Amino acid sequence: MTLDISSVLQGGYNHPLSRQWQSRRGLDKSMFMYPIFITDDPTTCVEISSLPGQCRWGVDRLEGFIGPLVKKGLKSVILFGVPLTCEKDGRGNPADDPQGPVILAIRKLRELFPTLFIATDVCLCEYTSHGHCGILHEDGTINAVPSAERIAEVALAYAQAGAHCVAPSDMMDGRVKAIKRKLIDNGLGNKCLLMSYSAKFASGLYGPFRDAAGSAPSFGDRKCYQLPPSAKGLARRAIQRDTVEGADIIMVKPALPYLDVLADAAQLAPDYPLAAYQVSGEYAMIVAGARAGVYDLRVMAFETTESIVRAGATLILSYFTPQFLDWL
Ligand SMILES: NCc1[nH]cc(CCC(=O)O)c1CC(=O)O
Ligand SMILES: [Zn+2]
Ligand SMILES: [Zn+2]
Repeated sequence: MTLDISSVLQGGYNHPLSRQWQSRRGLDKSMFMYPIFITDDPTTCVEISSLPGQCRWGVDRLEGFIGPLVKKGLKSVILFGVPLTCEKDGRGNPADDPQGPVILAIRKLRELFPTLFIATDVCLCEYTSHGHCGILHEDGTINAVPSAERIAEVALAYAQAGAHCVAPSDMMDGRVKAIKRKLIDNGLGNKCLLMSYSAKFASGLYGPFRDAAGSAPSFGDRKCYQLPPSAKGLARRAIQRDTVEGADIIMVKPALPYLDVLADAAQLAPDYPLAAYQVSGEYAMIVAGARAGVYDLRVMAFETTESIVRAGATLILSYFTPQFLDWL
């Protein structure tokens, strides 16, 4: 048999250069944002068993850890606070403690690496006694207004400490608007980027992160604020709401199981950079499969990341960032 003209596609992508032309956009180092866990013992570096290859870092260890990565082309990081000794309470007061790990790390990184873009995750769950992402009513349900106000307060503290970007992951209604207002009112509206975890789903893939950050809820779950996995409509509404409320970058999280949502975001918010978070469970799954001999780690890291970009991401939060700095 002979193939019809219309059957033959492979001539168009059999060369490395023609494959590049066929890609929506190739991967480059500037697309990677590296998530980093900062703990309150300044001198430690403790491996996180659920996240192979990732550690909890003390502020004094950041120079030795980040310096070589910056030399290899690291452009941005996102910081997560992992306080181990602080007094947690109902409002997450330690979140913006001026001597807390995140604020100290922002100052330190700004000083050490003037060209590094520093984003900070903004949430309360690492700092509340109940482990939920907002402030609760007596009956354990979310109290929306004080939650958004408190989140905005924390975001402002990070911005004032020098963060280039604040990224609320709490999923409280109204928080994007509250943060943007707060930044503008305090003279930081034009200095600090607001990246919203807009379509953040209630996912089983956050398990390793909650281990790493000690942020699992002490009762119940997060299903009343994170989105139901099959709720495409809610995800689209959340994305549109966040653009109206002042987000500068829209994020979808997790990444791989939600590529359709990412593609929707690209169409709903075509004028915004889009971020995707390849979360801890996605990373752990890929590493575990590779260790079990199911596939090659590098092949899978590339394939999943390229898929995320193909779906519409301009920016990827990835635990594979250090490897990609070597691979690209
Ligand atoms: N608000 C907490 C937060 N911020 C980022 C992640 C997940 C990141 C990851 O799994 O890599 C989570 C977990 C959660 O919502 O329970
Ligand atoms: Zn949270
Ligand atoms: Zn968070």
